[in-house]
Amino acid sequence: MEAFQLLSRGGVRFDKSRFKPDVELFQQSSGSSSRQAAPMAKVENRQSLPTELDFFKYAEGGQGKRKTSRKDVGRDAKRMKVDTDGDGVGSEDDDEEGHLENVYAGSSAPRQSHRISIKGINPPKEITTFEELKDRYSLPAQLYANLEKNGYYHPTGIQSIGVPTLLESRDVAAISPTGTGKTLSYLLPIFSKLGGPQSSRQAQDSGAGKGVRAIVVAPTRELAHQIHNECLKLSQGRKWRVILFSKATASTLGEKVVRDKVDIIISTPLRLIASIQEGSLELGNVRHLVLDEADRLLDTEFLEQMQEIVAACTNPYLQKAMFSATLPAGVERVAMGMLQDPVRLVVGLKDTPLPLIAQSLTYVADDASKLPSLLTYLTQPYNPPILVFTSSQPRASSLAEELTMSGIRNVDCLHAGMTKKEREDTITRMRKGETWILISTEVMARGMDFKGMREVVNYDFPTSVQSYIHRIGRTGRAGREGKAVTFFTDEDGPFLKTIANVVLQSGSSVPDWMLKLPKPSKMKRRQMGKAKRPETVNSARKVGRREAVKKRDMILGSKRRANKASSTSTDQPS
Ligand SMILES: Nc1ncnc2c1ncn2[C@@H]1O[C@H](COP(=O)(O)OP(=O)(O)OP(=O)(O)O)[C@@H](O)[C@H]1O
Repeated sequence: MEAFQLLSRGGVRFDKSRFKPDVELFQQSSGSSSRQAAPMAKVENRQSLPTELDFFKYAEGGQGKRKTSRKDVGRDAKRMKVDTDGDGVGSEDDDEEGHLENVYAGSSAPRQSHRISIKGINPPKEITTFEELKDRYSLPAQLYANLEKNGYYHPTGIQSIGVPTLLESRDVAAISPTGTGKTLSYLLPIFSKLGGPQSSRQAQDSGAGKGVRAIVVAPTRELAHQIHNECLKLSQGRKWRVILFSKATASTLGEKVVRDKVDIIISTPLRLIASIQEGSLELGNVRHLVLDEADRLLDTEFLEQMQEIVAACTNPYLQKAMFSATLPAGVERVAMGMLQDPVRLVVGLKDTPLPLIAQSLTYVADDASKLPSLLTYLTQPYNPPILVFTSSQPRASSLAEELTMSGIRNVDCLHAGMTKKEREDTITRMRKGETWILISTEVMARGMDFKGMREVVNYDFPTSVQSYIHRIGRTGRAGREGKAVTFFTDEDGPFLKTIANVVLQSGSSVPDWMLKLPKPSKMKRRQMGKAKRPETVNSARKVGRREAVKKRDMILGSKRRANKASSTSTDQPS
């Protein structure tokens, strides 16, 4: 099985006894009480939303999980004020508000308490339960059953507004923090609107046409895998053809008869473009196009490819949706230009991490000081598993070696440069609860749903505010608490204020002196996190991973032998 599939949602089976608190958390949310409460919830579900999903205190009198300081209360009040204005945000980049009509500006109180900012003409009413979708939008019973089967009992903030908006056939630009369930927000409407699999009578009657009807584009293969996994959960019980587009599947779809039976394709931009250009895939029947991690897909690296994909989707009924946790103003302009009569949704504060993640910034002088700093950090009590980000694959491998050589237990490394076998071995260890520290790179930063990840350490400084938000967003998911530590060196100093502002805005504290630092210019910010770093994290060390692993195995072997010898001697009759 593909390694990333295993690691991502639905894949990894963590050692339940070791992750008992998390297991309990989810048992609470999916317990029988919520099933029994459903009829009541239809009338008013604000109070029935489990606290672990109550990211923005939807439930009346709901308490956030982190302790609220006096300072936070003031900050919250400020945020509420911003939302009342229909502004939704306070981010540096968000200077483009107000170009769409805000029909809700300054209106209903409940919307403010949800901290959802909606802009666009005639947006639909939010849902408070998934059950409402059955009456309002004829959500198929099987789909509803699959939600429950997979533990999705109550809609999160983005789902409460994103799902009805998409079900009303509107184009959408949605910004909601990491780990708040954006994937389900767009997949549920797709499955519902498609009616049934292409092969079924139902779909034929609805004039489904021939050929793929929905496409989800994601920036990395790993994320596409994960979205595909989520599709499989929702498609249980019906013969949906959901294809994870790869070289192999693309060649299978070379035949038109096979291709015509496909319902949904999940792909990276490059893979799609290759098939469109060689004429083995037509997108004229596509009714739903979703860009997940939209800001990444619309940045300069992918923009041209995305424009080509959009142009290939020629169906007059095409609905487009863009989802991300971050959407800088410049990219948002591009996104809005691609949408027709869009509804813009912002949950929480734009370009701000969840308050559930306790963040800190730690000074480590220079690159050489990072390793001892991390080693010191790991001598204190910490909550495994921890995800550590480095700026490159060689540095990730090198750091994993160094930690192992220094006697840190259960260290692993995962990046796209590893072989499939190596990645699978890492995942197997992760599944058994043997991996406590996972070293990775930026490629794993976006979208990946690492269940139960407790802490994130930015060993190398992030390259942008967006990179910071997505990296630390691997923890604190689905209502869990998380912790994020970011190392900064003298070289990172000029960019510190930019990240410190984000940390402060999301409710963690930063020293005053950081906020007094000069703000880097836009030009300067492009250099953030791009300091030239050596490929190895300890230049003094010449020994490679093989030696490190050998040493670890020798130590383990000798411990095993010693244990065996002592148990044999105690078994001996005296
Ligand atoms: N309604 C729900 N009830 C319970 N759990 C949910 C619900 N919706 C989503 N989840 C869970 O929350 C986690 C995060 O969801 P998802 O990966 O879609 O977040 P996201 O907002 O796309 O994050 P990112 O910005 O990092 O991509 C997943 O494990 C998912 O199964």
